[in-house]
Amino acid sequence: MNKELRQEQNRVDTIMDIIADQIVKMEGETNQRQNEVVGIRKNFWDEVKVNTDNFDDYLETILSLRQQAQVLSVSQSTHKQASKRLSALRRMKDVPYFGRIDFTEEGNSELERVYIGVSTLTDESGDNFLIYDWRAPISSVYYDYPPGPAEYVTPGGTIRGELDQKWQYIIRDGVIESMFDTSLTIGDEILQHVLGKGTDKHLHSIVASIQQEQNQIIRHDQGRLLIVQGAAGSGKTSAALQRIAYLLYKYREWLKADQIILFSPNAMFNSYVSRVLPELGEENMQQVTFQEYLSHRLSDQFQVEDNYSQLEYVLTKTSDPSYQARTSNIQFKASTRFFELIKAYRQSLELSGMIFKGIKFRGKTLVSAKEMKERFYSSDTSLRFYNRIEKLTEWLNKRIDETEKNELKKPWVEEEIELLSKDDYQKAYKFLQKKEGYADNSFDDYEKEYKVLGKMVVRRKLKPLRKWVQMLHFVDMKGVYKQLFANSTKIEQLIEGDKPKHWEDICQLTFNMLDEGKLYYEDATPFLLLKELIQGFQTNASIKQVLVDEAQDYSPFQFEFLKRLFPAARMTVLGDFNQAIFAHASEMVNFHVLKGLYGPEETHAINLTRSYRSTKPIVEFTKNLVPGGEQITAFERDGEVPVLTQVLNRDELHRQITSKIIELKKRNYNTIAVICKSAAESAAAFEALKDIEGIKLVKSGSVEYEQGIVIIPAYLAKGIEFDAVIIYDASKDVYGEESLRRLFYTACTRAMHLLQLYSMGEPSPILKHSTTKSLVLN
Ligand SMILES: Nc1ncnc2c1ncn2[C@@H]1O[C@H](COP(=O)(O)OP(=O)(O)OP(=O)(O)O)[C@@H](O)[C@H]1O
Repeated sequence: MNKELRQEQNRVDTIMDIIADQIVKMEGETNQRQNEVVGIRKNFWDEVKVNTDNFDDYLETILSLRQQAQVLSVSQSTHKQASKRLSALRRMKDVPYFGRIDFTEEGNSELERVYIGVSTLTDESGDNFLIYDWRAPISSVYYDYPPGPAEYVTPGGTIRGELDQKWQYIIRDGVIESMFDTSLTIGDEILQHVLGKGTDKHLHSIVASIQQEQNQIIRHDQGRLLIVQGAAGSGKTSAALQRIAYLLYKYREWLKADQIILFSPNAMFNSYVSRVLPELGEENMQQVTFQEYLSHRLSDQFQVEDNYSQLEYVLTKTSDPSYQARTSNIQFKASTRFFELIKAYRQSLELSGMIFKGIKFRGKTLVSAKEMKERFYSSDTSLRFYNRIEKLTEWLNKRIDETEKNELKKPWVEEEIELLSKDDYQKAYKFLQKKEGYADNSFDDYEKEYKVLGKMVVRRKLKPLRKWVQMLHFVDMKGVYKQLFANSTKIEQLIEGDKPKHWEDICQLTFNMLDEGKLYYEDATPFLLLKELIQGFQTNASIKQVLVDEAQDYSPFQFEFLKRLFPAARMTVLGDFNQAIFAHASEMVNFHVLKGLYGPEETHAINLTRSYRSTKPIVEFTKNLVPGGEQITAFERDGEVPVLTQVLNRDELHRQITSKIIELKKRNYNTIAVICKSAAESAAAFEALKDIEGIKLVKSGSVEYEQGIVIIPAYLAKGIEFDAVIIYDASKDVYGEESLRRLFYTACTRAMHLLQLYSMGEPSPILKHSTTKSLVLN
């Protein structure tokens, strides 16, 4: 061991002792805090004086309850902080730090050695930093600069200085396994080490080897919208998650994990990324899929098609007579043109065209749809649309009030009173007893009792109706949306230019679905937007940060929607157009469309071109598959050149795949994916290969990211990665269409270490430009 390494090991030993000491102290403190919380909970009611005899006593009770709840909440939060610190210390016990910068601040002659780890460690006094959190302002120098002049921004201003050296450590269980001067590029050795390993089930944090361009994403802090376009495997998802951890650290006083929401492609992906933040000592943010949101908002009215069913249709039903109309429908309804159409349509409704549902009570019309329409269109047109709906609601409520009075005298009320329960009579009796002038023995009292019971009966009967009105169900949303497609000329009144292709068929398709109580996926967001434009927007102002991963799968329409839904949030959008696999993708050939969302001043864009996931030979092969792929560079990691094996028939295909999987298992590949074009192809492949031990079929409803051997449709493999990927059938018959290029690219880029393609018969023309150097034919 050389002198330098010995000195550094001595320091690690000292740090390990300090961490061990602090762990003991913190365990004591956590226990003590926990006992406090348990004690407060146990004696909660002893400390509260409950007395509700009169108003003053009642008030006192409420106050003492509040006070006690506050004591409990303070104690709980102190306990939470102590346990958070304890787990941070425990994590540091394994790896106390991973980096060091030697930095001399301007105007200060002394060089400081700054050690960087996943969390901060100070000495006993709390004044001297032994380890800096990777998110601390000074740590940014580690990720951003080579030796030479460097600076970092603190809340108090910019600090300038000279970076002398940059070091990287691999420490395991308190022992330095290796340390290297990493002055020029961070992490090549660490990257080799991390990326060369086999995957386990989940994505991991990358703090020790964040690259400069990724650091820009993580620490970006200007404007409302950050757009990240990045090649497959360039670390978009990783950077997004580290960014969340960074924001939670920087704004820890006021930003909590539940104020951050990540839109992810599917539930399985949620499980795949669920480890990263806890590894960094932070709580997971909220995670949803756009589909889940749509279902949440629309499932009481419609059966909403999911995005994967839509895609499966596009991929497999090419011979369906409505296929052309359907794909045209998908593209148009996701376009900004349709967005403008919906807005123009809503505007036109200010003058005419609204459709209402009449209100009935006990079989009789209370207010007819026609009356509502007249009332609505007689309201002040200078009012906002939503306020006009509100005025109509008020008027309907008044009509229900009148009905309540009128119905009281009707014979049905008497009949219903007879059917009331003993409890109801008791309630009425108690209510009257509290009232003055009730003696319980005169005819007059009987009258009063009858009135109270009558009111009870009528109110109960009208309650659902009041709720119905309050929920604005009297607006016939389905009818209003349907009207847009009622005749092919409606669209001509609303937008300029040519009608979209197959417009008549699109109208028919939409009409039929709505009649069946169903909604195509492409109709769901437009329908919801129209609904909100009419009934007022449901917004969520508590969310401060929205991150959208796999953003190329969203239409401009959906982004508009997200912007309105989260008015107080900043947005980070991450995607790769080469992986845009949905049929509506052509609208956003790049993210330029998004620049208009918040305006250019509020928008910043970062481009990632270096790919880390796959070995260099795999990247050299995949980059040839897509236009502009020459910009993609590979991280220097060796591996086997991808192989294409042509087979004659399906039996041979299955035999070859089976023996390949057996071979890969022997070579200790943990995760092996047989990637198919669609769910239909996956199901057929599974049927043929199901005898392979441990093989599983991944379907669109799967929520757990499976380890081992899986058969999976390409669109579900999005965002995740496998040690080895087998492309089930890369033939012309399966990937013959140019439109499947991106899906094919997505499938191939899931491979970390090995990529094997099979083709039953002639290979896909997508492979035409692959050189013999990038693809071995076998
Ligand atoms: N700086 C880094 N250090 C270590 N590993 C990294 C780094 N950047 C990326 N990786 C690894 O590269 C792989 C790909 O990263 P990630 O999934 O975040 O990329 P992506 O751009 O979201 O990919 P895709 O668009 O293909 O889904 C992951 O295994 C990740 O851990």
